[in-house]
Amino acid sequence: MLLAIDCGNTNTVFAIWDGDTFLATWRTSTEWQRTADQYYVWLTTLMRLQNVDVSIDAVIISSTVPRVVFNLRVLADRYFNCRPLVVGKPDCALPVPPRVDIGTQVGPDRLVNTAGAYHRHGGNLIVVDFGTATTFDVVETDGAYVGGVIAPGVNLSLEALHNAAAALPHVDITKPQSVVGTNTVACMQSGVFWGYIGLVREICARIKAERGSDMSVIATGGLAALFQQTETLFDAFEDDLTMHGLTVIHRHNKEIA
Ligand SMILES: Nc1ncnc2c1ncn2[C@@H]1O[C@H](COP(=O)(O)OP(=O)(O)OP(=O)(O)O)[C@@H](O)[C@H]1O
Ligand SMILES: CC(C)(CO)[C@@H](O)C(=O)NCCC(=O)O
Ligand SMILES: [K+]
Repeated sequence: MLLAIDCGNTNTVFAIWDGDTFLATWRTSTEWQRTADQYYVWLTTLMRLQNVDVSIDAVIISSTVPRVVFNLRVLADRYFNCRPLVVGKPDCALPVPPRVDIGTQVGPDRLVNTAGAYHRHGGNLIVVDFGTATTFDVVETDGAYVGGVIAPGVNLSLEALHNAAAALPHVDITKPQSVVGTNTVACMQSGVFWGYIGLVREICARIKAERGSDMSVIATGGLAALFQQTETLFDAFEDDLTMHGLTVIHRHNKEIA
C-alpha cells in the first residue's frame, strides 16, 4: 500500500492508495518541527478510527518546504521500513522532465500537478492550483512542464491586507453579493474575489495568446470551486489532482526500476 504525502506551505495531506483508489485522505498543518513519531501516532490513530487496516510498504513525498522532508524520511524508514521517493530529488524520475532555465528548482507540487494532469488530459494544458500561492503550470503537448506563473494565494492576499493595515480585520474569502462593498469586510472580499476572477481570466488568456494555442485549463485546490461557481474559468476542476500525480510518479518509478 502506498502512502502519498503532499506537503504545502500551509497544509500537508496524507493519502493511502491501494493501487486503484484512495482509501483515505487526511490533512494536517505543515510544521517542520513535527517528528516522525508524532506523524506516526497521528496517522495510525486516524487509520484505526476509519478502519483502514492496511500495511504501508511504499511512500512518496512532494514537499514545497525542504525542512519537513527529513522527518518524513524518518517516518518512512522507521515505521514503514522503506526508502521514500521524494519528488524533485535525482533518484525520483519524472515521466517527462521539465524544460526551464538552468538552475531553476521548480516547485515539486507543480511537477506533480503536471504529471497528474497530463496523465488524465494529455498535453497542452494550463494547471491552476489555489494553494498558499496560486500557480499556473504550462504543460506542453509532450507532457513537459515548461514554465508558468506564480501569484499570491487568495488567503495570503487577504492576510496581507490585514497584516499591513491597522484598520483591516482578518476575513475569509467568500463570494460577495455585489462589487461595491458597503462595509469594510465586504470591500476586502470584493477586492480579492473579483480581483482574482480577473487575474485568473487574464493570465489564462495571455498564456493562450502567447502560445498561440487553445489550451485546456485544469484547476485544483480548495478554492477553485468557489471561483468556478461564479464564472466558467476552468475546463475541469479536480480536487485530487496532486494526489493523483503522486500515484502517477510512483508508478512510473516502479515501471522503470
Ligand atoms: N469554499 C471555501 N472557502 C474558504 N476556504 C476554503 C473553501 N474550500 C476550501 N477552502 C480552504 O482552502 C484550502 C485548500 O487547501 P489546498 O490544499 O488547496 O491549499 P493549502 O493547503 O491552503 O495550501 P498549500 O497546499 O500550499 O499548503 C484549505 O485550507 C481549505 O480549508
Ligand atoms: C510556488 C509554490 C510555493 C506553490 O506551492 C511552490 O511551487 C514553490 O515553492 N515553488 C518553487 C519555485 C517554482 O516553482 O518556480
Ligand atoms: K496544494
